[in-house]
Amino acid sequence: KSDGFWRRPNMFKKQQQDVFEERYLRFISILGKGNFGSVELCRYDPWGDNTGDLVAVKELQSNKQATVADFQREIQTISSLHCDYIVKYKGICYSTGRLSTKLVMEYLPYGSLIGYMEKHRQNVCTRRLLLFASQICKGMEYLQSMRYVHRDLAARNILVASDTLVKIADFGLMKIIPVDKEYYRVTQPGESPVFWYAPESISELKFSHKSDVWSFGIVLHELFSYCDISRNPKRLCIQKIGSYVQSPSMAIHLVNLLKDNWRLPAPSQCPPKVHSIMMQCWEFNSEDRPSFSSLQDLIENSLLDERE
Ligand SMILES: Cc1cnc(Nc2cc(F)c(C3CCN(C)CC3)c(F)c2)nc1Nc1ccc(F)c(N2CCCS2(=O)=O)c1
Repeated sequence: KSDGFWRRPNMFKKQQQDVFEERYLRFISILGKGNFGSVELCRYDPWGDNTGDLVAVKELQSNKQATVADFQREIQTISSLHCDYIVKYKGICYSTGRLSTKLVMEYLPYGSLIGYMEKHRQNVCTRRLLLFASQICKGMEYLQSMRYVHRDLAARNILVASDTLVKIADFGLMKIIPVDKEYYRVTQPGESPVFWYAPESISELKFSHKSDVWSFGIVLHELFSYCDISRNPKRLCIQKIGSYVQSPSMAIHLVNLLKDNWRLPAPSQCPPKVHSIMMQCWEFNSEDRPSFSSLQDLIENSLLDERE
C-alpha cells in the first residue's frame, strides 16, 4: 500500500485547505444532528479498497442564507485551530450536485462524552474525571489565547478520542472578541439552553472568557455527575424553579435564583476541592471567577490529592 503520498490531492501546496473529492467520500452512518447540520461517518477511500481513513463529515442541512455564512465562518475558524484538545480539521469537500460545502474532520471513535460516561461509568475514577477536566481546560486556554469565546461549552459538545483523551467539538456558536473589548454581545438570544450560561449572558447577552469559565464549571458538574441525565443541569434547575414555568421567564427565574446565591448542588461523592472549583467558576461577578490558566493549577492540585 503506497505511503499515501500520491493520494494527497495537493501534496505540493501548503495544505491550508485540504480538498476532499466527493466521489471518494463513502457514507457509512449518521453520527448525529448538530445545532445546524448533521455529522456523518464516512471513509475517504480514493483507492476504493477500504484502506482509506475514517472521517467525520459535517454537512450544512438547511440552505437558509444566514447559516451558509455561519457555516463558512465555522470552516474558517476550525481550520485555524491547532490544539490536541480540539477536534482536528482535515479539509473541505465541495459537493457539486447539492451546491453545499462539507467540513471534513478527524473521526473520534468513542463518540460524545455523555454517551461514553453512560457506557463506562463503572470504571471511570476521580483521577480520570480530573484528567478529562484538565484537557477541556487546556483546550479552552488555547481558544482564549486565540481570543475565541466558545459560548456553547457543555458535555454534549465534548468528544472522546480514547480512554484517556477528550476534545472540544462543535464551534457553531463560537465568536471572536474584538481587540478593544473584554466581551462579545450577541444581538438576539440563541437557542442554547440557559442552564449552561453565566448570569450576564442570560440577562445582558454578554459572552466573555469568564462566561466560558462559568460554563466550564457546569461541565465539571456534568463530569462529576457522570453525565447522569437525571442529575443534569437542566433537570436540576427546573426541579428548583418548578416545571410549570415556561421558557422565556425560565431565564429570569434562573438569574434571580443565581442572584440569591442558589447554585447547582454538589454531585454525590464529589471531592470537596472539586466542588470548590465549581463554586469559584460560578462567582456571580465575572471578574471574581478564575482564569482558565489558574483553573489548570486548581485541577492539577486536586489531582495530587487523588494520587492513590
Ligand atoms: C467531529 C467528530 C468527530 N468524531 C465523532 N465521533 C463520534 C463517534 C460516535 F460513535 C458517535 C455516536 C456514539 C453513539 N451512537 C449511538 C451514535 C454515534 C458520535 F456521536 C460521534 N463525532 C464528531 N462530531 C459529531 C458527531 C455527532 C454529533 F452529534 C456531534 N454534535 C454534538 C453536538 C452538536 S454536533 O452536531 O456537532 C458532533
